[in-house]
Amino acid sequence: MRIAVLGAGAWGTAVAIAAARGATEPVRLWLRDAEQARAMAATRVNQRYLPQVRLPEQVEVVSGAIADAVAQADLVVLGTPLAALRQSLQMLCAAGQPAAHVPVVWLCKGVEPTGEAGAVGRLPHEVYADVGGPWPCGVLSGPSFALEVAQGRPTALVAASRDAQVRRLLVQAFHGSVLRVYENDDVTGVEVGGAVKNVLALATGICDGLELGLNARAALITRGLAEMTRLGLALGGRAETFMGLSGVGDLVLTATGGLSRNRRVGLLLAEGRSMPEILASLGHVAEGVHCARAVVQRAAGLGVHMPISEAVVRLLDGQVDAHALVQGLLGRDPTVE
Ligand SMILES: NC(=O)c1ccc[n+]([C@@H]2O[C@H](COP(=O)([O-])OP(=O)(O)OC[C@H]3O[C@@H](n4cnc5c(N)ncnc54)[C@H](O)[C@@H]3O)[C@@H](O)[C@H]2O)c1
Ligand SMILES: O=P(O)(O)OC[C@H](O)CO
Repeated sequence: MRIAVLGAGAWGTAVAIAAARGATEPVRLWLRDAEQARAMAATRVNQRYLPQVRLPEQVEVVSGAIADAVAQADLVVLGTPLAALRQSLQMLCAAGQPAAHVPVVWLCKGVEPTGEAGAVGRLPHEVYADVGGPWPCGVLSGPSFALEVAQGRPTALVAASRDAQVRRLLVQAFHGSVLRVYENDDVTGVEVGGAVKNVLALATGICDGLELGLNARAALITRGLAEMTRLGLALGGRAETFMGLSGVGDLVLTATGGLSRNRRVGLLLAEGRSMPEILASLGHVAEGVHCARAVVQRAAGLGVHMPISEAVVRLLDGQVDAHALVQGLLGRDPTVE
């Protein structure tokens, strides 16, 4: 199978490395920056985003015309953050490549702050529908830090698509001795899990940064899962998806794992650092920062209450500090579980 991964941040690079394990064809990794592509091809390392892991020989680093990068592919993987999803899809449409039968899947986790005609909080598959590409499509998600996947540490992912052939192709491409890929046809549920867990990881980072304790962290994760599920159900997702890899699985990983960028932002916010300072020090995307407001707005439009995410937005908007955020959550009226 010929796989083309577009975008070489930490995750695009790790996914290309994972695809290369046991591959019989080269895996193409496309970068928009020709200079960075030359350096990666020469040094066999993604110095900027994933310096710890060497690229296997099977990974072919390319830049230049996107049409050339995907022309021969049997599977196209969009490795960019959500902010670049719409533009990447539009570029493929304009290029008229890949062929209409070739699956296009994305890796990003989040919702669009403002999309077409001012629509707020579009999920990735809704962005895809807006753009109107001809390809069968899907999403690869689940609890997965790029570094561990690139290092070949055991990981379980979820391949979500309404098209069984897309799910099977993703399993064929990525399932192996260290990577398990589970199928799911609940694209909405999987995407809601991937987006909301980032917002909740900001909250958990704040909680841990303030040293509120392990009980508080467990409470946040559990009640966070409840609000993630409420939004997912309102959007048409299935309850069991939130008990799976892209729900509780990715929430636990991101909210507690030391490699999470979103959690790290929360820890630094608890120290009283400013957002520009935090983002400059991070060097990577933290999707929760970009999508928290849109998650809450979309939920509000559906009459879904998300108190933890709403508190995170108040903090990001500068309305409260970390201590006031916690007091606000603890001071809410008693309710049923
Ligand atoms: N890193 C992980 O462990 C991980 C795991 C699973 C999912 N994800 C998701 O994958 C997506 C990408 O994350 P990442 O870790 O690779 O990010 P990153 O910060 O490591 O890299 C971002 C990449 O996107 C490119 N980029 C940024 N803005 C762009 C734009 N407007 N147009 C084109 N390219 C643009 C950058 O040049 C860079 O190559 C995110 O949605 C993230 O939530 C990440
Ligand atoms: O580092 P984060 O917080 O963007 O999380 C990375 C992955 O999404 C974890 O599954």
